[in-house]
Amino acid sequence: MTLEEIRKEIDQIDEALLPLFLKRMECAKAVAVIKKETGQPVLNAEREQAILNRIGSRAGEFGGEARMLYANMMDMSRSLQHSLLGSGQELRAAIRDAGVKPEKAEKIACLGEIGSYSHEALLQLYPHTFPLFYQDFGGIFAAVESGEADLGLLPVENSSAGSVGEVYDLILQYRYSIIAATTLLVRHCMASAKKVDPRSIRTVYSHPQALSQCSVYIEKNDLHALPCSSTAAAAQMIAQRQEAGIAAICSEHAAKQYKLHIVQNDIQNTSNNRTRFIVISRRLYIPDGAQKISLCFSLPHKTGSLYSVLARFAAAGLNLTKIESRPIAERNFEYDFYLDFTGNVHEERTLNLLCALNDELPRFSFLGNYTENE
Ligand SMILES: C=C(O[C@@H]1C=C(C(=O)O)C=C[C@H]1O)C(=O)O
Repeated sequence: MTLEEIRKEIDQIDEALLPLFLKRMECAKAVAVIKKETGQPVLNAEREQAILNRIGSRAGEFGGEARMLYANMMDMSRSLQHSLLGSGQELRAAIRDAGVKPEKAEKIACLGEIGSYSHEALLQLYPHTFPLFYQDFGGIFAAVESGEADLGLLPVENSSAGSVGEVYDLILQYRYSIIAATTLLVRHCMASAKKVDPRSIRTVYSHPQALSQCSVYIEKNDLHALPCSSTAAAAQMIAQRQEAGIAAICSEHAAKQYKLHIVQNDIQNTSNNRTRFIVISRRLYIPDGAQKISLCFSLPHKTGSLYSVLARFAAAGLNLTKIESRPIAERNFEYDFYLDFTGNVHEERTLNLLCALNDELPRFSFLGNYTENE
């Protein structure tokens, strides 16, 4: 057969498959009607397993591929049934009743001290707020839990250092709502107590993360690098000591705050050094024009289980922007997954998908739908 002839045959097969697929989807609709009358759940895992085993064993060398194809069809069939049955009533109600923004956002918990990068991100989002500073991420969640803070701001990832694992663990533990996000361009400068030639600086102090983000400059200038609890703490210490030959690596904001002189600007290794921050709240708020959705769930230890969830995002035309997996402490190598994607929950297809996943996946939580300042 020539290439054209084979392709002609493929076209004929596709034509023949389509009405069967549509007929199968119609059957799924009819099943949904009966399930509604009899109060049965959409998912019948045993029946699906039996279908997959039968198909897999009949498909010979393409057993794996056939299972995949049928598993996909069953995912679509369940998605259809969930939307017909209006699954996830509780989640639908929570989304419908969510406010647009908190009535009270006066006290916001964040990391560090005045002049920290978290403080800068906070000012970017809430210029007229009162920051409450904490020395660790757990303290921020605890402050939101106790009501000491109205909201909490946390760094979640850096363009060069990657995700902040500890923050994702806390997000998964508390499952508070995410109501806003922002990205801060992190630019480090070298700042000293007096206006001096940069070559006179021999020792620099900063947070280890900042020191590593400036490693090229430090090595090139043969500087002695010493760690501090934060970039702002380093700036404060340099201001107090008023000594020659030492400097802090910190933000321009921190240098100004502690009245230091900037001896060298932009000393970070990459010019595109960005950190993403999120804002957490005990209550759900969904601002108008929200374009980012976050959720989490866990998955059974089964071949293709993550693939099957991701396929449903693809089928709904949704674009994933982040996926993170964290081990569940009390289980052996079982994982919680955290997902970010672009979308708005007031879009029917998106809401239907969330409600379907809410019904089907263990430990599922919708975390929020918010705007993200880039
Ligand atoms: C169609 C049904 O609903 C679901 C979808 C299935 C399918 O597409 O074959 C099988 C079992 C259920 O999880 C059903 O219960 O038969």
